Order: sequence, then structure tokens, then C-alpha cells
Amino acid sequence: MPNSTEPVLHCHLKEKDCKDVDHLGYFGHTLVVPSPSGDNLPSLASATTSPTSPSKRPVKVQCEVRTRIPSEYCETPHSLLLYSNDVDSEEHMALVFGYEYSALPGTGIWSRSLERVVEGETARDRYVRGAVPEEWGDEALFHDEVLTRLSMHNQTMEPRGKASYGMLLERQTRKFPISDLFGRQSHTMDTKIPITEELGVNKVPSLVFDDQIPLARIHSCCFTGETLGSVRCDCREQLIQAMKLMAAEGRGVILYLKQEGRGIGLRDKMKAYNLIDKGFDTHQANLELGHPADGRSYIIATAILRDLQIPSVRLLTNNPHKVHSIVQDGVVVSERVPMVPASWTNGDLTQSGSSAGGGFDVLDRDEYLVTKVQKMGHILDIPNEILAGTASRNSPNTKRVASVPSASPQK
Ligand SMILES: Nc1nc2c(ncn2[C@@H]2O[C@H](COP(=O)(O)OP(=O)(O)OP(=O)(O)O)[C@@H](O)[C@H]2O)c(=O)[nH]1
Repeated sequence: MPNSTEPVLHCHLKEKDCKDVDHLGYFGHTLVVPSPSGDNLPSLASATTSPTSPSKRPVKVQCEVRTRIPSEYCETPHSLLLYSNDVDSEEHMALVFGYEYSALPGTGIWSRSLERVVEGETARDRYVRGAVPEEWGDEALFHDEVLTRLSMHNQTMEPRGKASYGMLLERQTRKFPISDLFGRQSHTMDTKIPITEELGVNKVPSLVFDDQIPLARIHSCCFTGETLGSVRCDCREQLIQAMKLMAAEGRGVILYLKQEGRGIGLRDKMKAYNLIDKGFDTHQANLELGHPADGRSYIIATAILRDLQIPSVRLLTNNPHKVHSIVQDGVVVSERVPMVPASWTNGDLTQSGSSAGGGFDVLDRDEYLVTKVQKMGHILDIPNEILAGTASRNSPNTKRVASVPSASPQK
């Protein structure tokens, strides 16, 4: 752990979650930061993966469009950001609570790649892809002027070229001319960006904005749970719970990854369900279909976090593999925030009532969660009643028989 002269990471992780946090090599990760004119802002946000990352090449992501989503789950609207990337052809997303346009470094969540300067782009183009604040007037937004003079990022800081991501936390005083869409300077603001000494590789960064470390959730999509309301899993409840928590804090990000079925796709997830109905568990069913139990990677999620300038998160998950993956890729996880089904905490252990009104059997979901704890390393305290219920369903007398003959792996 850091000595007393070093910055302190307030780490609430259990010991086994925490072991990677001391030697992150966090500042080995580089980002291209904009020059004063913003003209070296890369068209794709670059993030080098850590030396220990399974993929050694930089992952590039670019936010293509942002829009405001008012939601029935929270009073204040959040921003939905859609990303392209150079790893797969999926459109992964980020739901940002508390998006702040061109906030001062280290103080707010905003996408560098969204707010990039695009040569020849008009104000209207920029508005349409969501790269200006909603409150800007229509007159300005639909002005036809080509925004070659756009200077949203024209801070008077010295040109830095490539810089450590940690520079976001560097102590310095800078003048930030606040410019409008057409480059007219409206006023200048002095700001002190506090703390942190020179931080070298292998040191834990000082969490200057400790109380502001945002909640984050890395969420793999689940058509059956989120759209159809399936209670074979807890995905829908987790998504809604994450949104509510972030809305309550006014900040946070959900990285919504197109990784249906833990990455095996909807077709094979449906096959897995058929196997589960014959007595396989969620872990066995994947193997039976020739897939790893969980083959997901989170390198796109960490690239998006970097694009959003979020170096540290409080991660909402029960899955320690997610924590270790993103820590390995340079993100500081200051806390793992567990996600416990509401029905396990509200005393109604046999029925779910969390998001859809309740009154239905959630034994399938509970079996799924028990398997994740018992076979896939998830961290979740299972109430004894749930253990007893799932055990009795699978007792020799009542067990559904795994009567599907073993087949050669199919894709
Ligand atoms: N293969 C398979 N995928 C499933 C099954 N049930 C749900 N899923 C998928 O599992 C994924 C759930 O992922 P996440 O929400 O990231 O959850 P997690 O990895 O369990 O970790 P946390 O929720 O963060 O604790 C989604 O992609 C679902 O579509 C199943 O029985 N088999």
C-alpha cells in the first residue's frame, strides 16, 4: 500500500478484490489530449491497454452521437452516447448521468471524441450529433457557419501533445477562456485544479475528487431480461437499479455492452435456456454448447471510460472478473458496490416485486444466481432460504433430469 507521503486510495474492496489496485501501472496508459486549438484531438479516442492486458494493441472508440433520454426510472434525464470502435462492429453505448459539457479536467464527465472538432462541420451538424449543450439557442445552433473556428477546447494551457492521463489531476492554475460556439470569448475563468505531486508508474493516483468518484456499471445486454421481462436472470433489475442509484447521485455511467448471453449471442443463449430446462445450469449449458462459461472482454468498456475521462469508479457488480479486468486495464476501482436482488433484501424471498409489480416465481433466477456464486466466483451472500429452495428443486426426488444427450460442440 502507499506509504504515508504517497496519495491514499480509499479502497473499500474486500482484500481479494483489492490485490491489483496497489500496482496498477495506471500512469503507463496514455491518452492523446487536445492541443489548445483542439486540432490534435484524435478522431478516435486512443487508449493504450496495460502491459498485462490480454490485448496489447490500443483500443479506439469514438462517440458518434449523444442524445437526452428522459426515463421513467429517474426524474432527471440522462445522456445516451453511442460508440463505434475498432474491435468489433457492435454499437456499444454509455448512459451518462450528469454529462457536463467540456468540464474542467478531472471534474466532470464528458466525451472527448464526441466534442472533437470536425473540419467542415456546421453548427447544425454538431447539434444533430449531440455535441453542443441543449440550452444553446436555436438561432446559434442552426447558423450555417462552418465551425473551423470552433474553440470549445481552446484552453490557454500549454500544448502538451501526448500526456499521461494522470495529468488530469495535476496541480496547476489555468485560465479557461469560455468561448461560445463561434469562438467569441465571453469571459475568462481562473481555476485551481488541486493536488497531486508528480505521480510515477506504479503509484496509486491521489483521488483528489474522492467524493466525486462516480458510480459505474458495466452491463452486458440481455434482450430476454430487459425487453421481455424474463425472470430467468436479474439483468433487468440490475439495469434499473443502477439507473436509479446514479440518478440519485446525479452522476454515473452505465457502459451498455452488446454482449448478449455473456457474449455467446441470443441464438446460443436461447439454446442454453433449453438445456437449463433439462437440468443443466447456466455454466454447464455454455460449455455444452462449446463456449467458455464467460468469454467476455471489457477492453471496450475501459476505452469508453477513458474517452469519458473517468479514471476511477465505484463499480456496481457482483462479478470479480469485471473488477480485475478493468483494473488490469488501468481503471482505478475504489469500491465494488454489490447488486443484490430486491426480493432478497425486502423479505419476500420467493417472489420478485422489484420492477414489474411482483407476484411471480423467481426460482429460475435464483438458481442462476446460485450457480454464478458457486461456480463462477460471483460475490453475493445467498440467503439460506434461497439455497434451500434451489437445493430442494434439484434434490434426487425432484431434480429435472439432464436428459439431453451430450452432443459435439455446436455454434
Ligand atoms: N449464456 C448465458 N447468458 C445469460 C444467461 N442469463 C443471462 N445471460 C446473459 O448474461 C449477461 C449478464 O451480464 P451482466 O449483467 O454483465 O452480469 P454479470 O456478469 O453476471 O455481472 P454483474 O451483473 O455485474 O454482477 C447478459 O449478457 C445476459 O444476456 C444464461 O443463462 N446463459
